[in-house]
Amino acid sequence: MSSLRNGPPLAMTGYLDKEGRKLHSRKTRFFKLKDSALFNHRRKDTPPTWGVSLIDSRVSVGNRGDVVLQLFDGKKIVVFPHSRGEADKWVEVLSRASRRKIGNYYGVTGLIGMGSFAEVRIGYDKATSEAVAIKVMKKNKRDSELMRSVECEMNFVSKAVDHPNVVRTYDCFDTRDNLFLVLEHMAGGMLYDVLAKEGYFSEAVASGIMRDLLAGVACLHAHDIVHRDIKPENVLAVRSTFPLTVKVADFGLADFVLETSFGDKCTNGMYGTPFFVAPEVIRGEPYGPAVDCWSCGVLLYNMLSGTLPFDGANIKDVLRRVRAGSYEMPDAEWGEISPQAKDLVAGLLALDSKRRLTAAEALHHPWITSTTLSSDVIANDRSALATSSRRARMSSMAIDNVKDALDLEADPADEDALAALSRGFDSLPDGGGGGGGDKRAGIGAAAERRRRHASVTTVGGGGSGAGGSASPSGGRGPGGRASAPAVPSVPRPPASDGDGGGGGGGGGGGGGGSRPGAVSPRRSRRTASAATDADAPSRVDSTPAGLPPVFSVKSIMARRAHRQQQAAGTAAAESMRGAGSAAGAAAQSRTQPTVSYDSDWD
Ligand SMILES: Nc1ncnc2c1ncn2[C@@H]1O[C@H](COP(=O)(O)OP(=O)(O)OP(=O)(O)O)[C@@H](O)[C@H]1O
Repeated sequence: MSSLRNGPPLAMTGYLDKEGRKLHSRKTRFFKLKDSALFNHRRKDTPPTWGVSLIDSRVSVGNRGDVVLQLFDGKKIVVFPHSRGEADKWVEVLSRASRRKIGNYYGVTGLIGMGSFAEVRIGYDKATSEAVAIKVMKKNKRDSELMRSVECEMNFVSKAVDHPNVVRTYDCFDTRDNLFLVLEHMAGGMLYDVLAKEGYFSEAVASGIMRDLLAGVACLHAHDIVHRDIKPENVLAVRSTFPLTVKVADFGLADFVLETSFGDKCTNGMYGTPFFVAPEVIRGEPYGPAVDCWSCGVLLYNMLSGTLPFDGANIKDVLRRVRAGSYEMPDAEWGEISPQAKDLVAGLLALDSKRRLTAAEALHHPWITSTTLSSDVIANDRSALATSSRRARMSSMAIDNVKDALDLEADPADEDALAALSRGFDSLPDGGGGGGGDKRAGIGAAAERRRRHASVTTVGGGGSGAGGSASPSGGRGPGGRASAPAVPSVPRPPASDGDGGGGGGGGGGGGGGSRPGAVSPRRSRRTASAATDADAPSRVDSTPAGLPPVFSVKSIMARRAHRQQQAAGTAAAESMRGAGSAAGAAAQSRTQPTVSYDSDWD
C-alpha cells in the first residue's frame, strides 16, 4: 500500500478507558481505527458495538491525560490511554484520520458507470489536476456479497501491484460507510465498446490486445492473485484510438491463492460469469490461476469470431457446455483465421487446467510474439461485441442459482424451477450496444450457427490433452475454409475518435484480406476432433468421464429450500423470471445510484 499517493489507510488498535457521557465512569473498551472510522468493541474478539466517522473531527489532549475527540456532528468522546506514549500515538493517528477525507485530495465531476456493487465517477487530483476514476462502494453490512467484494478490493490494494497492464490504484479511503478507490482513469472505457465501434479489425490488433491482457494477468498470478472475473467488461482501454493499450480492472472478486499440501496453488468458491467461467469452477473443485487463462481463451475466441465458444439456449445449457469443454470453430467465422490464433485459443481452453497454458506461457506463444501477423481485417463483423458483453454481465447474476440448476438436473420434480430459470435467462436484454442487436454473439447463437454452417471444427470435450490427435489449428471440417462473407475490399482505417469511450456503434465495412500462409507448431497436449454436424448439439453436452458428480449435501439442501420457497409462493421463481435469479433481483436493486457520501467530499 506504500505506493498510494496519500499514504495507506490508517490502522491502529488497543484498549482504552472510555469515560461515560453522563456518569463519567470509566470502562475499558477495545478500540479499532480503520482509516477514518473508529470502532468500539467490548473486547478484542467481539463485534463492534458502535463506530464513528472521524472525518473533520477535532482531536485534543485534556489535562487529565485524556484524549478528547470532538466529532463533526458535535458529539464528544473522551478516552484515557494507559500510558503517555500510547496517548501520543493515538493523538497523532486520530488527527491524521480526521483529515482522511477524499474531498481534501480529489474533486469529483461526473458519473462514468455503475457496477453491481459500485459506482464509478470521474474526478481529478486536486494537487495535479490529473483525471482519475473514483470507485465508490457503499458498505452494507447485511449484503455479504458486497462486503466480500469490498474486502477483495482492499486485499488487492494491499498488494500494491504496479504493472502497465493492470489498472493502477492511486489511493484508497476507507470510511465508516464507504470505500473509495481512486483509480487510473481509463479514458477509452470498455475494450469491447471500442472494438464494437470499429466492427472489423485484424489479427494483429487482436494479438496486441491479448498481449496486454495476458501480461496483466501474468503479473497478477506472479503476485498470487487470481482475478476470477476476467471478462470483456473488466478489460479497459487507455484510449479509444488505435493502437490500443488495455489493462485489467475490477478486483472485486480477486482472491489470493493458497499453497495446498500437494504444492498446488488454489482457491475455491463459485464465482465468475457463465460464458467466461472455467469448468473446474462449475465442478466445484478447488481451482487456481488457470481459471483466468480459460477466461482469456473465451475472450480471445469471442474477439476473433464475434461469437461465444460456449453458448446455449439457457444458462444451464451454457454451463453444461463449459463443463464438457467442447466448442466449435465453424468455418464461416474461423476459416479465415490463422492456425496460430486457433492454437492459442485451444491452449487456453484446455479442459484440464493442468494442461492449460499459463499466462506466462501464453505470452510466449507464436501468435503473441509474432511481428508478422496480418494487419488485414478479419471479415467477421464484431460490432455486436458490446452486446455480448452486456449479456454476459447480466447472466453473471445467476451463477449461484445455475449451480443449483445443474444439481437439480436429475430430479423431474424440479422441472418448474428449471423452466423458471430458463425464462429468466431468455428474458435478459439483448443490450443495445453497437450494431443494431446482432444476436450472433449472444445466447442461442450456437444453435443458429449450427443451422447455418454445415462445416465446423469441434475442439475439446472428452479429455483435453489426453494424447493429442489433430490440433484444432489443423482440424478443419471437411468443408475446409469457408468463404468469408462479402465485405468491402478496402480495410477501414482505425477509428480516430477522441477519448472517453463510446457506445458500440455500427459495424462499418471491412476488408477481407488474405491470411499469411504461416502455420504454427501444433500443440500435442490436447485432443481435437473434426466433425461435420449441422444439427447435433448433444455432442458437446456429455460430461467427460472422471468428473465428480454434481450432487452434494449443499445442493440437496438448496433444492429443498427452493421447493419450500415455491410452496410458499415466494420470490425465487419470480425473481429468476425477472432478472435471471434471486441474486439478480438483489443486484438489480443495487444498480440504482444509492451512494450518498456528501460529507466525505464537502
Ligand atoms: N478506472 C476506470 N476508468 C474508467 N472507467 C472505469 C474504470 N473502472 C471502472 N470503469 C467503468 O465504470 C463502470 C462500473 O465499473 P465497475 O468495475 O464497478 O463494475 P463492472 O465491472 O461494470 O461490473 P461488476 O462489478 O458488476 O462486474 C464500468 O462501465 C467500467 O467500465
